[in-house]
Amino acid sequence: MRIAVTGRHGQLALSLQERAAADAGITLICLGRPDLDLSRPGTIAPALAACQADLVINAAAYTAVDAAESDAEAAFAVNATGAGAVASAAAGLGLPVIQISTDYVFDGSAGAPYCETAPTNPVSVYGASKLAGEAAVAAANPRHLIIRTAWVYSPFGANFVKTMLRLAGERDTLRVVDDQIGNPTSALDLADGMLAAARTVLQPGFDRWGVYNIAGSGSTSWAGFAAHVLAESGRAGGPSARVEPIPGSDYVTAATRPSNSRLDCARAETIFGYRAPDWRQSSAEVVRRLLTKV
Ligand SMILES: NC(=O)C1=CN([C@@H]2O[C@H](COP(=O)(O)OP(=O)(O)OC[C@H]3O[C@@H](n4cnc5c(N)ncnc54)[C@H](OP(=O)(O)O)[C@@H]3O)[C@@H](O)[C@H]2O)C=CC1
Ligand SMILES: Cc1cn([C@H]2C[C@H](O)[C@@H](COP(=O)(O)OP(=O)(O)O[C@H]3O[C@@H](C)C(=O)[C@@H](O)[C@H]3O)O2)c(=O)[nH]c1=O
Ligand SMILES: [Mg+2]
Repeated sequence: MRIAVTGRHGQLALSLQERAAADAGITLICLGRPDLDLSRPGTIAPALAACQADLVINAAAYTAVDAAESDAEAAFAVNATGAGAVASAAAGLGLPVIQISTDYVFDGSAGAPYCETAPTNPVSVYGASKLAGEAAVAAANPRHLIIRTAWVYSPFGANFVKTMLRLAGERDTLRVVDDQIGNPTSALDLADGMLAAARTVLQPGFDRWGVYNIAGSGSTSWAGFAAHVLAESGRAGGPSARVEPIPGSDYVTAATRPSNSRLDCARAETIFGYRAPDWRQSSAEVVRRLLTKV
């Protein structure tokens, strides 16, 4: 199976590379700027055509949630127009596409985990740009999966786990929001789920295209996530700090985050046979990897 992946140095792209390197049946071709630039749609089809791939994964995105509030044009260029252009180029090559989307397409007012058919209503520019991307991908290529995930962390790139470890090295107490809940997701687990999805869609006769959720099992708040990460770090001899739970109203950010963005992942489990491990286990593994790196 040959998979073309947009993005070379992102958390998901690097996690897919790690997993693919351990699987002789998978060859990944990762494409990035300047050869493939989602904000320059003309670069996309030629770069993908050169890959001779069986499937395309769009792992590139504008992910700076707060910056997007004052940079909507750039966020939409990459996450909406760019994503649609990737899906369209894949369709032109006769290939299915897997687009990654986010829990931030929801407003967070639901009292239960969101399933794939729940009404969307983004409360941030980033969320709106990703929702527009979902629509653009669906319109451009009927053979699409839109995989929504959430709260992604990994040994790679920038993420909440690395931020907490860094801050714990600088302060005794970290004030962290406790009234936003979700599913922390290891990008390595997400990569496993996506490769399971890729194998499934390439089977002859597959026709269950559409939206799926794949996120870590179990849920917590950002404060609960931080407390677990720092406890694991302390146990392993790394930096630790006390976590003071605070309401979101005490932590001012440019973008509004949903108060509940838990995802119900049953559909992916049924169709792709993949269920992510519990977030506590996967985040402990990533913490240990991060500590042995330095
Ligand atoms: N991070 C999270 O918590 C979550 C992420 N998601 C989604 O998951 C997907 C993967 O996210 P993640 O790996 O964390 O993101 P990262 O921010 O780690 O990586 C984003 C990647 O996109 C690339 N990129 C950005 N702009 C362009 C562009 N104009 N042209 C080509 N490449 C570009 C970057 O390239 P370079 O390395 O060269 O800068 C980078 O490789 C995204 O679709 C994101 O929206 C969904 C839910 C949660
Ligand atoms: C650094 C820090 C953050 N926070 C809060 C702010 C916010 O409510 C929450 C998470 O902050 P971050 O900025 O790390 O996370 P954020 O960028 O909102 O993460 C999101 O990224 C995009 C790409 C997604 O798609 C989402 O699923 C989600 O993972 O933690 C604190 O309370 N204390 C702190 O010291
Ligand atoms: Mg391989």
